[in-house]
Amino acid sequence: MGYQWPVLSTESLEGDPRLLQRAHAVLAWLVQHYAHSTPTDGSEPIRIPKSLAVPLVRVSKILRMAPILTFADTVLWNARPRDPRRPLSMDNIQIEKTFSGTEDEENFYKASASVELRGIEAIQIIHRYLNLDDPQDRINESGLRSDLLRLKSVLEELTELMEGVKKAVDPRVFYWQVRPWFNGSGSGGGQRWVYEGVAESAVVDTSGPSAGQSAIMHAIDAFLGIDHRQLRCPIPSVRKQHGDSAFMDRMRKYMPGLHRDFLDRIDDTQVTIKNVAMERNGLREAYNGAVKALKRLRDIHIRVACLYIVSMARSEPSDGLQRRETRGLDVARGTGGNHVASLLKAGRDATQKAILHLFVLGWVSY
Ligand code: HEM
Repeated sequence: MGYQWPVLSTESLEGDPRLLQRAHAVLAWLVQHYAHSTPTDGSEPIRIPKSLAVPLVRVSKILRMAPILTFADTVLWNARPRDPRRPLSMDNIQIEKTFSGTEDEENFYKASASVELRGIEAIQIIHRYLNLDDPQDRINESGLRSDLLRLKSVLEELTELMEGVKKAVDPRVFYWQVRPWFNGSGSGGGQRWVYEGVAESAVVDTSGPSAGQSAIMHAIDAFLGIDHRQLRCPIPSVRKQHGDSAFMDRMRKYMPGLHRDFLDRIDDTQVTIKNVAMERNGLREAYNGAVKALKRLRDIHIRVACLYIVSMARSEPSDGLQRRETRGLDVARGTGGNHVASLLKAGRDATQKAILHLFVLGWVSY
């Protein structure tokens, strides 16, 4: 056996969340590079050396997140101020690491970072709601109405930011040079990875990074009462059902534990904004406006995903672009291993269903 790098202790990092996040990002990027650069004939799993696997699993346990490259590593902890003396804003942001060295990959992360930055206002709105003593108290009605209207405009701006990706990222570069790096262990039937020195049970969540792991959209969904677990109606054919209902739940395991705690807090709300909107004429329209804006965002996102993945899966790399090996990946799946179009349509339909309609006995959503 050749030289093995030592397994370093993470003890000195363990009291400092920033150092733990940094360790997760550095180790997860290294693991991803290692797995995608190791020569293989595809017959055996890829063995991730102990020196990377053991500390990554350890810091992931403390951060309560999956021990693999996640949205946090590629976007949240990969975007930093160009000038640290000024606050973080889109004019003052730089991306630290890319796989491909292309501007398209940087811009892809920046597009998500811009949604995160703009999405802060949505989190503030939700936070205000969670801190109300009694959301049903009439005294809160005008504040809730104006927050729902603000949420609608935030969602409209997020939709524009999402569309902006088309100007900044070439679909061919994304599909052929960037995306193959995102595949995790066994993504879409691809090759499995074995983490040396780690019990198999500690490494179960190993899909690649996806913006589905961003807490912003999950928080907005939870706040508005979008139920992704409901079955689609009419029920799609068995072939199209893959990954529909459990996807959003699964993606939560890839978030830092503190983000998940915030989502759990929203889920645990006794009286939801939807309950209040059902009872108050003055709020219903504002609530429906926010839900419709979220549905429109998902419509646009489906178009973007189809342009960058579904149509590109049928294309060949051109203009001298080098095709990166996809290591067995089923090309029309998302990095989470999902059938892209049906998964995203299920999310859009679940959003649509939250819209409140007048029923003989009161207001309902279907
Ligand atoms: C080139 C641009 C983009 C492509 C190709 C793309 C593709 C995808 C795909 C394939 C999925 C399915 C989940 C998976 O397995 O990964 C997904 C989910 C998701 N993406 Fe994107 N995406 C893009 C940009 C964005 C941006 C800028 C955001 C903003 C944060 C975003 C937010 C989401 C969310 C929240 C989900 C979870 C499903 C949902 O909430 O409807 N995406 N995306």
